[in-house]
Parts: sequence; C-alpha cells; structure tokens
Amino acid sequence: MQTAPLPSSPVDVTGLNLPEDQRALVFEAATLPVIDLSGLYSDDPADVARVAAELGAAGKGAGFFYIINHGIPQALIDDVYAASKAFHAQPRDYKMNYYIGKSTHHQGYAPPEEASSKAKPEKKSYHETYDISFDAPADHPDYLAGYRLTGPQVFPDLPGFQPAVKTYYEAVYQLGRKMLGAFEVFLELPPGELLQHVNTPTSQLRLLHYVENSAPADANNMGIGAHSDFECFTILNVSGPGLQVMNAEDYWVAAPPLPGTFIVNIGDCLEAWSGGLLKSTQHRVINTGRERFSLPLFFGTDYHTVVQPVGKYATEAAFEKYKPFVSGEHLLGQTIGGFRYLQDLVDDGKLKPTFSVPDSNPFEREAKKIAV
Ligand SMILES: O=C(O)CCC(=O)C(=O)O
Ligand SMILES: [Fe+2]
Repeated sequence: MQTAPLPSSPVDVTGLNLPEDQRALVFEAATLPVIDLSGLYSDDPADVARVAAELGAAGKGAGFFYIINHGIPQALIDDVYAASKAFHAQPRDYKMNYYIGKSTHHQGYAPPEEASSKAKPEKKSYHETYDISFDAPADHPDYLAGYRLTGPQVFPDLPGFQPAVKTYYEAVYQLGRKMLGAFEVFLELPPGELLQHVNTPTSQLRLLHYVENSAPADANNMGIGAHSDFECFTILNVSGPGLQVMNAEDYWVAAPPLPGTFIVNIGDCLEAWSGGLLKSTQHRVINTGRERFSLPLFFGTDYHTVVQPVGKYATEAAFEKYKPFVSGEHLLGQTIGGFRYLQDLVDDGKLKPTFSVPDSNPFEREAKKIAV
C-alpha cells in the first residue's frame, strides 16, 4: 500500500468555489491508499495474511482505501451501471411503480425527496436510488416476521436489469466474504468467527443516481449528507467525483474515482468488533450539481447478530464504549431516520419497532476544521 502525508491546507480542486465546510484535503493521485487484493485468491495463507495486514493498516491509518485486482470483471460493473442508467432514465410514473414504500422489505425505488428527514426539511439530498438486498427465500422466518430488511429480491421489468444486478450482487457479495475473512485474520480471530454471522445478511446494494441541479454546494444541499455506514464495510463503485471521507485524524479527504478500483469504507460493526481500532468511516457526497452514479454494497451480517468487541479487543474498556447491539436493529433504526416512508409508518403506528429508535448514530464523528 502507498501512503503519503496529506497537504495541510484545504485544496478546492472541484472548481465549485466550495464554502469552507464543504472542502476536503486531497491526496496526490499516486499516493491514495490502494490495496492489491490478488492475495485473497491465493491458496497460500501467507498471501492472505499479507493482504489482511494491509487492510488493517489502511483501516487504522487512512480510514478508507481503494482495492485493485479485486476479481470483479469490469464488464459486470459496466452492465450494472447500464441497468441503473436505464432505470433512472424512465419517467417518474414508471419508477414509482417500484416505490420502496410499497415494499414490505425495503426494496425498490426511492425518489430524491425520500431521503429528507421530517425533522430537518431544510436539508436536501440530490439523489434517487433503486435499492435491493440479499435474495432471501420467501419462507425465511425474518421475512415472514416482517423484519423489513430480509426478503426476496425485487426487480423492475426492464430487459437485462435483473441478470445484470443479480450477477453483480453475487460477485461483490463473494468478494465481501473474502474481505471479511481477511479482517478475521487481521483481528487475530479464529476462522469463521465473523463469517458465521453472514448467512442471510441484511446487505443492501444501492443503484444511486445523483441528479443534475443548480442548487449550491453547501451544508443544506448535499449529494448525500455526512454519515457512516451501519454494516461491516462498504464496497463502493463510483462514476464521478464528489465523495469525501473522514480520515483517521477526522479531516475530510476527497476520494475521487480511480479506474479499476472500488472504494472501501469501514462500517459501524467492524468498529465495534475491533473495540474502536478500526473506525467507522464517516463520509458524504458534496453537491457537484452534475449527474453521478454510484453502487455501494453494504456488506452486513444476519439481522439477529449481536455485535460487540471480539477476541483480544473484548476488553473491559472496549465494552464500556461499545455496548452489545443487534445489527439488524441498528440498521433498521438508522434506516428509519433516513427514509420518509418509514418515519411515516412509525408516526402512524403502522410500524412498531421492538427497540427504541435513536435520534442519531452513536458512531457519528465530527470533522475537525481544516485551517485555511
Ligand atoms: O455515492 C457515494 O459515493 C456514496 C453513497 C453512500 O455513502 C451511501 O449510499 O451510503
Ligand atoms: Fe454511505
């Protein structure tokens, strides 16, 4: 992996004349943290261990990283972008046939206004999305029990959409399994200690479309507001600039697209499992005003997994900071905060979570101000 010191002043390379709070530090392109994953496909445990050490070092250091030689053919990525573009190019009436609010298990189309919170209507997000999840059987107990995050995949009837998205999902999911196995090695856990919790996971894939607009790039107008992802880690493909991630020193850093790579963010579960050694990567997408597509796959666990510090990270101090939580409850609680239709269901008493829904995410971190 390559790393280099960051510049100490904010650099606005966007040409958008960004206000101070929307700016980020930039890496020289050649010094972005890039990890070669080919060792994960080797039979030699030493190769896997080498990759595991690099994943851990990047997770601790930069707080996010790019992966190359990840084993996902470019053709699969191109096909799923084509499917996403074909879907989002349809008229709104067509897309609303697949409105996520009609789904019993949180799959389908979410228009731009869906992401605005009832509590903070002034905060606008300029994206729409088609969200699907792991293809759980129709007789899965979590689906029958109405846990909302588990169930069969739902697809629009556009030609080629289903095979492209299904194939991509499966390929990236298998990559995620290999990566979680490598994190087990890094955290010095017995093989399977984390993977035992990934059988019918609540892992969503979003086909995100950031819409062209003439609103400013400021704190009230964002592509997507600052947040961490709620699962183990996220394997993200992006079509254009705009993403900023918080590094381990809590400064915003620009994460531009690099050909042939995915960007990986650490999620809340890995932070808790590692007792805070790996920090859940805060990130946001500024409003460039330009069209942008992206494909995050949030690699998560089964709904009922109890997440708490593990192995040598299960210290008293770590348990003090990370109380055990049920991963599906954490994800559903945060998802309710992020989707208008779920807030309405809760407010109308039609959705009664069995846990208290938090107002914010305990894994949130504030960015440090960058001196100008
Ligand atoms: O579009 C991106 O680059 C990031 C999307 C994201 O952070 C999310 O959907 O959670
Ligand atoms: Fe995210």
